Amino acid sequence: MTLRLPYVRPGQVVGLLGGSFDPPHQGHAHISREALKRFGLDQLWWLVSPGNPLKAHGPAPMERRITACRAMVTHPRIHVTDAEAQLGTRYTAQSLRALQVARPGVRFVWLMGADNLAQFDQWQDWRDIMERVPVAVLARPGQRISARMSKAARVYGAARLPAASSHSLGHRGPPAWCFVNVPMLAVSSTRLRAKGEWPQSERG
Ligand SMILES: Nc1ncnc2c1ncn2[C@@H]1O[C@H](COP(=O)(O)OP(=O)(O)OP(=O)(O)O)[C@@H](O)[C@H]1O
Ligand SMILES: O=C(O)c1ccc[n+]([C@@H]2O[C@H](COP(=O)([O-])O)[C@@H](O)[C@H]2O)c1
Repeated sequence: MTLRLPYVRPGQVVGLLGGSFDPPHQGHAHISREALKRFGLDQLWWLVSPGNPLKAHGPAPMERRITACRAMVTHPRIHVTDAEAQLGTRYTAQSLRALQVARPGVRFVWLMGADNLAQFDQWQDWRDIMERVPVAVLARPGQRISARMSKAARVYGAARLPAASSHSLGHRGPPAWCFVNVPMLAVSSTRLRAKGEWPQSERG
């Protein structure tokens, strides 16, 4: 199967920010810029999810979210991809396996906000994710403590890198993860939907 993916050379470090992006917002743009700086990434891809397996309601149609993401991303090293729709995957562990097969030699790093680390042990094959790629966690308002106390943080406590070493994360062998305290933006898709800034009628 030929995947349409952003161009990347073997050896480069690519951060994957998986998300519903329903809608995309300044918080996504902000953590992406911070992640590029803090984790020494060559590129960062917004991996737009066909639908978070843990969320009860499906998001807006893929095309609409992809278009909104592309309109928001202006950084030359940040790219938007529908790879999971092409692959027919929505579980992160499966997507990572497929991307590693499709782009051998590329160093993928999984990125997420602290809210996702807090419930990471509910994800399918979450230990496989930790053993497969380095994981970068970015602070999110109200979530720092729950993330630090989470099962994933406890189980993989010995694999945690100090924030001062965050630049080397992409070159570490997994398991390796790092939590960075970036300046926080209290914006969320939930809040934007509630304010009517992303009309619900077109949701999937
Ligand atoms: N303001 C933010 N600060 C830190 N991380 C964030 C922020 N907004 C989103 N993220 C992270 O970006 C990724 C994609 O987020 P997502 O598309 O679910 O947006 P969201 O605002 O969390 O949406 P929702 O409110 O619908 O759950 C997740 O890993 C999430 O933790
Ligand atoms: O693989 C899983 O079991 C899993 C469970 C929950 C969330 N995820 C992924 O986590 C990313 C963030 O999801 P969201 O809805 O918080 O933006 C997105 O890529 C989801 O597919 C993945």
